[in-house]
Amino acid sequence: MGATDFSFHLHARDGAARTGEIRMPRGVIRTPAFMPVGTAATVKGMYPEQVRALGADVVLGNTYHLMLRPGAERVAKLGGLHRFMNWPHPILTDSGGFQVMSLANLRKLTEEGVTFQSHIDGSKHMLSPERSVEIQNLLGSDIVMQLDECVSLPCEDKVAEKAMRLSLRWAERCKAAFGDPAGRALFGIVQGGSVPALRVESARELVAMDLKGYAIGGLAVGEPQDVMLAMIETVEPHLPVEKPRYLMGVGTPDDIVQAVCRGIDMFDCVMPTRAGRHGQIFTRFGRMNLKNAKHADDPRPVDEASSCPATNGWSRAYLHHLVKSEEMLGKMLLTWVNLAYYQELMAGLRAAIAAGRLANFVAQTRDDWARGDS
Ligand SMILES: Nc1nc2c(CCNCC3CCCCC3)c3[nH]c(NCCc4ccccc4)nc3cc2c(=O)[nH]1
Repeated sequence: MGATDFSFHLHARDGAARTGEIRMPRGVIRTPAFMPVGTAATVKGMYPEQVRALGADVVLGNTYHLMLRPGAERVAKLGGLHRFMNWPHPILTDSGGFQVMSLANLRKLTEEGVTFQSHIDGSKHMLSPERSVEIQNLLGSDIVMQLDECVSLPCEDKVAEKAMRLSLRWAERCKAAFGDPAGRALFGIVQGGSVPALRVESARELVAMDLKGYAIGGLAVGEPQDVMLAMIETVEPHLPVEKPRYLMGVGTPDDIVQAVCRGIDMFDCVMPTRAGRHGQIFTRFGRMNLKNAKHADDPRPVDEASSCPATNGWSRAYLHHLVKSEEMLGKMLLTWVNLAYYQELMAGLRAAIAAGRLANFVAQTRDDWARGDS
């Protein structure tokens, strides 16, 4: 194990919550971490150095989108995804399976993998565990996700079981194809729907494969928050303490706070970037819809206590005007506001866990959200 190989260091715990850091050759990931989504090799509307300045240590890339356009081999020929998008810090890439099932046309799933037609130009493609790992290697990803099958909820137990077992076989094939390259990590993905016994079996089988980290997948797919939290509580005791846990696709600030309290270390979600483009912002006082006419004459900034220029530097009236006018600056500034708040929330969680005062941080934060912005 070289010094800058992949390593995870726990600094403090508070109940089931943990704070620490993942050390990789391209940088350190402070946990709990929120990972902004960079679907098509860009965090939409943001410069890389802006994303970095907010405190993001890692961003997400996407196998599905990049294999279709501009193509994984082309990105590799151009020096890899870090050079391509000018993000020299760690990148985590999803395996593409989830996006195929939610975006592609004419999908056919077999033991071998999934074949589909591009939602962009209808061209035919195939993703197998081996091809997904190859694409992520070509992109130069630091944290590689196994190819898996994620079922939406609610679903019948036998459907969840079939997908969970296929995902386990695919995890083995990803592990074989990935090898053990220095400084890079392969994460497994726990599946099993909302069936505790399936979730436990999936976790135990993946842990036996001795992977570098474990994601909990198959959640935030339509189930209520209490079901999502119950599944985290079911799985968490079966995951090794000394390896990172990543809850895929989550979520709202409240989802993240609740999941951190249950032992999750890493998150990704399109929410802050997508909502920002639609005029929805997240702040210390809760959510605001800047399309709402009540902001039209409000000279106050979103939050003058924030260090983010977009949050403290323009009036709500101006942001409302930009949103109503569908100006591109509106999408940019509100994305900035949201990513700043998400990183501020993660920094607050890390500090609270380190100080052993997570319970009152959570209580205070939820009070602030509930009180809203008088
Ligand atoms: N492999 C895999 N990925 C999953 C993802 C994608 C995570 N984000 C990747 C990221 C890569 C770059 C492009 C964007 C996606 C999920 N996202 C959600 N919920 C989202 C729920 C949601 C939240 C807000 C808005 C829309 C949907 N559940 C997920 C479960 C899984 C899963 O089991 N396996």
